[in-house]
Amino acid sequence: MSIRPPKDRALAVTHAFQSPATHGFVRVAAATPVVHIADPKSNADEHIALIRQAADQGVDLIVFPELSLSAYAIDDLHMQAALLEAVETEVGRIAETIKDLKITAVVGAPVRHEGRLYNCAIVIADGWLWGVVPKTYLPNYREYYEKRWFSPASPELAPSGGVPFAGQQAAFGAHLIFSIEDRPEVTFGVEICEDYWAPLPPSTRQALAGAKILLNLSASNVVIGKSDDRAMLSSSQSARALAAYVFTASGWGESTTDLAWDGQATIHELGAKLAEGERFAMDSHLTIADIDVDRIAQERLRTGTFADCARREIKPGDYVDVPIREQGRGAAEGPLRRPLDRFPFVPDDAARLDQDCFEAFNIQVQGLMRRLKSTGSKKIVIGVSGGLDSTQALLVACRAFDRLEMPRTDILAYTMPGFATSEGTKSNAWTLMNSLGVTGAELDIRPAAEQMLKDIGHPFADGQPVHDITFENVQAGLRTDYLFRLANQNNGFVLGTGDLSELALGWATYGVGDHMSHYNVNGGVAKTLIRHLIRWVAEKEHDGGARDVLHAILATEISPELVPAGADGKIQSTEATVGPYALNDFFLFYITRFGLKPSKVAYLAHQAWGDASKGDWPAHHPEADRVEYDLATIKAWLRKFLIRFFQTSQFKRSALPNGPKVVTGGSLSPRGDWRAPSDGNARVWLDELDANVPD
Ligand SMILES: Nc1ncnc2c1ncn2[C@@H]1O[C@H](COP(=O)(O)OP(=O)(O)OC[C@H]2O[C@@H]([n+]3cccc(C(=O)O)c3)[C@H](O)[C@@H]2O)[C@@H](O)[C@H]1O
Ligand SMILES: Nc1ncnc2c1ncn2[C@@H]1O[C@H](COP(=O)(O)OP(=O)(O)OP(=O)(O)O)[C@@H](O)[C@H]1O
Ligand SMILES: NC(=O)CC[C@H](N)C(=O)O
Repeated sequence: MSIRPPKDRALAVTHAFQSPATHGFVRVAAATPVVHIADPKSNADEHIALIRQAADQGVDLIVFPELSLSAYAIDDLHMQAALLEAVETEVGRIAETIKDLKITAVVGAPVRHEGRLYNCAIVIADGWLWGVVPKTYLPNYREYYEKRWFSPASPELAPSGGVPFAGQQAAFGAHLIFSIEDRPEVTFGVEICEDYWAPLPPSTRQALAGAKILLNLSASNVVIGKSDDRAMLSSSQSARALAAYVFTASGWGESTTDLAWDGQATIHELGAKLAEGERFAMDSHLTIADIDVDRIAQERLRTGTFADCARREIKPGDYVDVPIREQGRGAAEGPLRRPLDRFPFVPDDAARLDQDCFEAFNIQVQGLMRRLKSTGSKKIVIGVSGGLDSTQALLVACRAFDRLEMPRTDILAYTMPGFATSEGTKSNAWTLMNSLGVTGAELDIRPAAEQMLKDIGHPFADGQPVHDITFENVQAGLRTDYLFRLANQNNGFVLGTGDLSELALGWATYGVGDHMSHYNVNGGVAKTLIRHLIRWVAEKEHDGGARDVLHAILATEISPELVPAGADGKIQSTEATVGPYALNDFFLFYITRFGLKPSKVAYLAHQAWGDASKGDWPAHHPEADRVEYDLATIKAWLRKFLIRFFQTSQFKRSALPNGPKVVTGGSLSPRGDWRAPSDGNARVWLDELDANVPD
């Protein structure tokens, strides 16, 4: 049911690639106006000024604090007819003044209706009052006395026919779900302060009824520690309701007769904080962020529990949809206004990164310990190349053996030089094995590889410099062959090393190759995180020679070392072939974790990586690696990623060794997070990329 007749014309509005709205973002502002006590005219002036400022910045939806037009802490003045009439007049003036701005404003006001007074939020856009939402839970304990003046929202679900206010008839009730007609994906619900301190906030049911953005108009006096409580409630409500939560509390100017006010303003989305305003400020100001309603929709879609809960809790007719009729929304271009990590698997915040590394390492170690216990194996076998992945797997093995009080000498580590192994990596491998106290050995695979190449009639056996895939895979395959037979011979099992990013790209030799092992501790860890993990373990657990060689390994270019260096001396570079891992991990995260479209992933990657001088970098990220990528480069690598991920490599993931899921971004195990056909194609993703990302 709709309170107003729907428009009878096509609604589709298209925006430019660089417009956040194109990619499902909506710009929201939490307003913190200077408060004038029981002075609606001055308060309306503050509102109009902030609404204009917000509209200038492309804001689509702005929300003010509780009773923002009258002030909150005015006690019995709420009952004064002159004040109530002035509020009504000023709401009308605001509606008229902002009617040509492409913005929806939600203001706080006392509203008389059917002989009662309600503490309300009023939704204003396009010259109309689209809805008046009364507060459900009126605090009447300790410092609060709201029941002395106000009535609560009616517990009946269906709202009344509407409320006459400021010369209009507006929808009335706590069961209104608003949407922006030109952008129907933008839906919001409104609650007022104490509502979200209740065990069952009205916004929970509003979310289940379809609201993706939940607004809270608040007048929450400040005492020590309360800002943390409010932020916790906002964050948890946005996480539990799979929504965005916009909170703004009154600040400077409210009466300090008995209380004080800090003007806290926060915007959360799916549990994460997008923005917070300055507290205890003395000026009127805005806290702005772009909310990703598209991501919220995706998250609700894939978390079936949300729809199951909605089906149990919401009956047809419980809520009324109010489409706000307004055109030309969300045309703002320019940078996205929300935090965006360059490295979705590596937090910028040093403390968070430390915690992530602690957890990742312990997950890997615990996985291996359990497998050692259950198999009764006393030994493991691992190929150590001097590269990142085998180093991390070896560090995990050492920690697991230490915790199980098994001797590290029962870790049988083999370095196996081939045709392209450099002195540098081989010497790093030896230094690593020695300094960690494992049993090291060297096994030259070249004679066996030459024999195999000869047996299959490969031109390399005749001295020709043919370094094709067969040449590469003969070496990778023989290494694996040796490791598996050594495991049999020593009553142990082969520890796998391939990481999540390689699995995404299919960057491993299938079956008889590094793709296979008896247990793989790295399959759940992205390459960009492995770098930080090695650094973290180096600092926490090692010193002297081990720490030095770990830093030397971190400084080595990533290479499979299967093809000898060319005449120019350049080694086989993995990233030159598959693309920078920084970008590939970015693509992987947004495509698998949220199922986003390639054009949106390209847009986000460009926002994150387009300018090296903007935004944060993770702690310890080398200056020399602080690079940037233009849109054309991002598009080209994304195209390759899509082909590799959706078309050519799933068969490798459909047959994976066991190993623990580590990152929230997901794992690629066919028994866990990611199931897909091994004979699919990438057409739909490539078409979407080509159609929607400019060259
Ligand atoms: N959907 C599908 N279902 C079943 N089989 C399928 C298939 N698609 C291809 N195949 C078959 O699979 C074979 C191709 O796969 P595969 O044998 O693995 O070979 P392939 O993927 O072509 O080559 C392995 C790649 O991984 C790189 N590598 C290897 C080792 C270590 C590292 C590293 O740095 O980490 C990198 C190496 O440089 C090379 O580019 C072909 O025989 C093909 O016919
Ligand atoms: N020279 C080598 N000696 C022993 N094992 C090797 C050698 N080269 C490769 N391997 C084994 O094959 C695996 C895959 O090789 P790859 O080069 O991808 O891994 P890496 O060198 O450990 O790490 P990265 O891919 O990050 O450089 C290695 O982790 C290792 O177990
Ligand atoms: N205005 C209100 O509803 C205030 C009550 C709320 N519990 C708070 O302290 O923030």
